[in-house]
Amino acid sequence: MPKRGMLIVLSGPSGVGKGTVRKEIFSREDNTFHYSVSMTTRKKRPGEVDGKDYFFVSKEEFEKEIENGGMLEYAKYVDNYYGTPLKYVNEMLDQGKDVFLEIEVKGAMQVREKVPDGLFIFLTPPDLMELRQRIINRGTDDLATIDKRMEKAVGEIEMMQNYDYAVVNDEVPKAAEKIQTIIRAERWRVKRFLPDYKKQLGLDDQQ
Ligand SMILES: Nc1nc2c(ncn2[C@@H]2O[C@H](COP(=O)(O)OP(=O)(O)O)[C@@H](O)[C@H]2O)c(=O)[nH]1
Ligand SMILES: Nc1ncnc2c1ncn2[C@@H]1O[C@H](COP(=O)(O)OP(=O)(O)O)[C@@H](O)[C@H]1O
Repeated sequence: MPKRGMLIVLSGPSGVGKGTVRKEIFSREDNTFHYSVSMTTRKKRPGEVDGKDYFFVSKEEFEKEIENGGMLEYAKYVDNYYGTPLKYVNEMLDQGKDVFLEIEVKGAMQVREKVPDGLFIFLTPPDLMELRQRIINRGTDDLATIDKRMEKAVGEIEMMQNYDYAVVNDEVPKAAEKIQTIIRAERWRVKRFLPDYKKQLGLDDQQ
């Protein structure tokens, strides 16, 4: 098995069901990957737990982390910062553990630059009307925010071409199953073995 862990990035437009599908996957195989808890400046919603759903911080604290080089990626999304703390991700990957990120598309593209051998999966809605309906059903946003999120969603869906796989979130168990299958297959990709083999055989990495 490759020694360094695999970085799995689940991304897609807001409201498509990333959180729901991620929770379904983790309820099926809790010990397989390690979820990277994001940092955000947005307000805590009822039922959310600091350190579990997000690390909730002030704008000043977030900007300090950026300055200190503490973020793997970050994005400003509908007036708030969201980002992935670098330390946890690095520690887990170094220990050979697989890390799972659930982030929006701008952040995912930053990760793509920094970790090109990561696995990038795009969760897409069956159609735009369904996406709007899901955001409305969730009941966490007022109409103005829903409109902002929908405007963004069109641009976000265009980013699909930069991903390795697209998964339609029609039904949660089906989408989770498809993602699990992709991850299982990806573990055996030749490119993940090459660095270790080259080292063992004393081959120059440039070859
Ligand atoms: N770039 C980036 N995006 C994130 C991160 N954490 C969450 N997001 C995304 O930010 C967007 C807004 O998140 P949130 O306010 O929790 O809304 P929700 O995910 O739509 O419920 C969603 O698309 C999240 O997936 C992160 O660490 N980095
Ligand atoms: N396959 C699905 N079919 C119907 N509703 C869904 C599906 N997946 C998620 N939802 C609902 O859509 C809303 C948005 O899901 P959420 O996981 O918060 O999205 P995201 O994390 O991408 O913003 C939630 O109310 C959720 O219950």
